[in-house]
Amino acid sequence: MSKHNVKKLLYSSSATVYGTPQKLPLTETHPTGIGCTNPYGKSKYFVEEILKDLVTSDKSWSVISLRYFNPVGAHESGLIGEDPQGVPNNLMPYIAQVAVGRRPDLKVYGNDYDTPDGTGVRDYIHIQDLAVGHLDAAKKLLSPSFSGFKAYNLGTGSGLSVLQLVKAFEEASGRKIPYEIVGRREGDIAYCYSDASLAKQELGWEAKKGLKEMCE
Ligand SMILES: O=c1ccn([C@@H]2O[C@H](COP(=O)(O)OP(=O)(O)O[C@H]3O[C@H](CO)[C@H](O)[C@H](O)[C@H]3O)[C@@H](O)[C@H]2O)c(=O)[nH]1
Repeated sequence: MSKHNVKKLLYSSSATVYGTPQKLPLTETHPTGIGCTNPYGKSKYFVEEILKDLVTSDKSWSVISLRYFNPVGAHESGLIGEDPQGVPNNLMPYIAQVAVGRRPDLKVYGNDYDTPDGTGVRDYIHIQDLAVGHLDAAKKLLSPSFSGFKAYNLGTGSGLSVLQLVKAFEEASGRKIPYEIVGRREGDIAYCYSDASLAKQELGWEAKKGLKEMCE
């Protein structure tokens, strides 16, 4: 980067930097790094801290960190999407593999959370909305007035439970998604959803695609 005089960075961060939420919805001012429930979230947090130090120590650098909530969905062409090899870790690709018959059923990790139906609630965001968020953030980063470090949430601002997502996928695909309730997965939290108003105010960005498009 230094060879090519690159001093502006758009960083792919994650909502997991917020750890276990102290207050919902999660705003960018929520503490980060406290109670990060898994190594992935910690590594995202550590890199954000390094980048903050970098822009403080060298004013020629500027950084925007995009804190993704739960990216899902595919491009409508069907050419860009998510089809992980092996057993998927994340909910949406697992549901998709059950829908096409590659796996017999979904294991729902716990229905005893303090949420409306007891299953985990997340803020799912369509990958195309996420992509547009990067373009809007890049415009901001390249504007002469921008300096320093700034973080933005990229989410829809609303939460959906595992069972709500299963139902939406069944409706969109016309396929039954058999599931079994099993124990909680270590490191999971009950709720995680964004306040995405800062990105709207400062980047002019907001998520446009709904649940149906996320499942199609
Ligand atoms: O087979 C599964 C997979 C997930 N879940 C549940 O579905 C919800 C969402 O789980 P995901 O794994 O899809 O998403 P997470 O919120 O756990 O993961 C997020 O945090 C991860 C870090 O741990 C990565 O950043 C990941 O990309 C991001 O989506 C959780 O309540 C989880 O318990 C199931 O019930 N069964």
